[in-house]
Amino acid sequence: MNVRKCWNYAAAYEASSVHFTMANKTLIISAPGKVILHGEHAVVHGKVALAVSLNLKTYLRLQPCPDQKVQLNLPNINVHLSWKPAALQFLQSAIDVTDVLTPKAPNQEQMDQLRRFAGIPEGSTDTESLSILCFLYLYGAISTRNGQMPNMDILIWSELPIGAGLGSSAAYCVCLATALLSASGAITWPVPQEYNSTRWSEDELELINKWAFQGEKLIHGNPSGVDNAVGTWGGILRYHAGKIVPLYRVPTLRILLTNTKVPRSTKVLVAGVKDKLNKLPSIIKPVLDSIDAISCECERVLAAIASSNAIDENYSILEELIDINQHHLNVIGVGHSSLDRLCQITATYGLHSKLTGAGGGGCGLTLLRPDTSHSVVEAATQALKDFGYDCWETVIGGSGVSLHSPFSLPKDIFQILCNAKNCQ
Ligand SMILES: Nc1ncnc2c1ncn2[C@@H]1O[C@H](COP(=O)(O)OP(=O)(O)OP(=O)(O)O)[C@@H](O)[C@H]1O
Ligand SMILES: C[C@@](O)(CCO)CC(=O)[O-]
Ligand SMILES: [Mg+2]
Repeated sequence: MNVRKCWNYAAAYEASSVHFTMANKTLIISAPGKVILHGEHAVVHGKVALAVSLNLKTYLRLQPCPDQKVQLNLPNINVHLSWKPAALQFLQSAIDVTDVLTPKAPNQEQMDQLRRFAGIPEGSTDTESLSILCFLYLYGAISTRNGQMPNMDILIWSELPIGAGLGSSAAYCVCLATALLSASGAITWPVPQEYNSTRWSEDELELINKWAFQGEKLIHGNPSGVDNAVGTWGGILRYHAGKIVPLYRVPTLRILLTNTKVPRSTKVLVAGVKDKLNKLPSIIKPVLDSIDAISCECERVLAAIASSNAIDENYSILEELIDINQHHLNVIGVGHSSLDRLCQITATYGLHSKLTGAGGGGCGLTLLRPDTSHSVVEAATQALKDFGYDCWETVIGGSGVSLHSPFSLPKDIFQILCNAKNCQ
């Protein structure tokens, strides 16, 4: 692994006790959410999943903290915390990650220590607790190596609905891993002229992905790794037992996303499927095998459409795969009446839908054909909105983790991340 020593960073650190390469500069990183076309849940049990990045992103702003603290601001969930580095000193001994190139998940004892420090009761799985524990673990594991206890001011804000199946936890973890690895010198601190493109090497992206996966373990319990892979690399990926293959022979897909707004926890849903599989293996295993076959068939059909073969027939197969998979997902216990309603409403417009992500509420996707008319999309969207759902046509397949110049951000995002007071 080619990990660059960041000489500027070391010099700046020694000279100023500020922990950043480009002292007094702001780093802004984004990572995309994702849509799983097929294979959610089955992928946790070693089956194939097809997933694609979304144009909704999570943004992280990292800057030195002027009053020598470690600050964590998570405006989406109203968490604003600040610690004196001395108070975080215990992380160095508690989290004994000696080699930043070998990411590790926290063990139970470490989790207990983090929880006690943050005043989080045992077994607490609320949004705030998970986000704080994830930050403390990644900060302790990545940033405090070599005896350092760096000051930093981190703000993370997302356009993604949180806990709705669009990979918000993975985008959160990818952003955090990238920022902390950059600040610690383990990966390249990007230089200004490289803004607005991915500039990390493949080895560096792999390290980001592996650390993000450790964060996902903390939030999810037993993640497959597909969400953090899409957050890191973007595009459309085939994911199978940790093997990530970008797909190039894919048509431009039109997808309508619907957020039922029914809250749910990926961790709970993933654990529920495992229980069912353990209890009824001979019944659930064939369902997971069938989902695997659906992902493989979908990949084949997408390639056929990309070669302009029998578009209508192939779209009919895609629609059938969506219907079958939605039934399978209900069988393994991750459906919800709000998602059944979504499928029923879109069916009245001749459209086919399934849940996406962990299910149990959250989001569903609806496949649109290239020639689905604007009026059909509008009518279906309105019917879903009338039911209280959010609904929008997406842009998919964009880049993975990226660096931004504060001044090239869309105005509304700039204002959230970089108001005059916060941005240097
Ligand atoms: N912007 C954010 N700020 C703070 N915490 C976040 C943010 N985004 C995600 N999280 C953390 O991720 C958790 C949601 O993760 P969860 O895996 O349950 O849902 P998801 O990732 O949105 O959906 P899925 O895993 O099905 O794609 C939240 O409870 C919170 O701890
Ligand atoms: C439900 C799941 O398959 C997808 C969540 O987006 C969990 C995972 O793969 O980690
Ligand atoms: Mg998640």
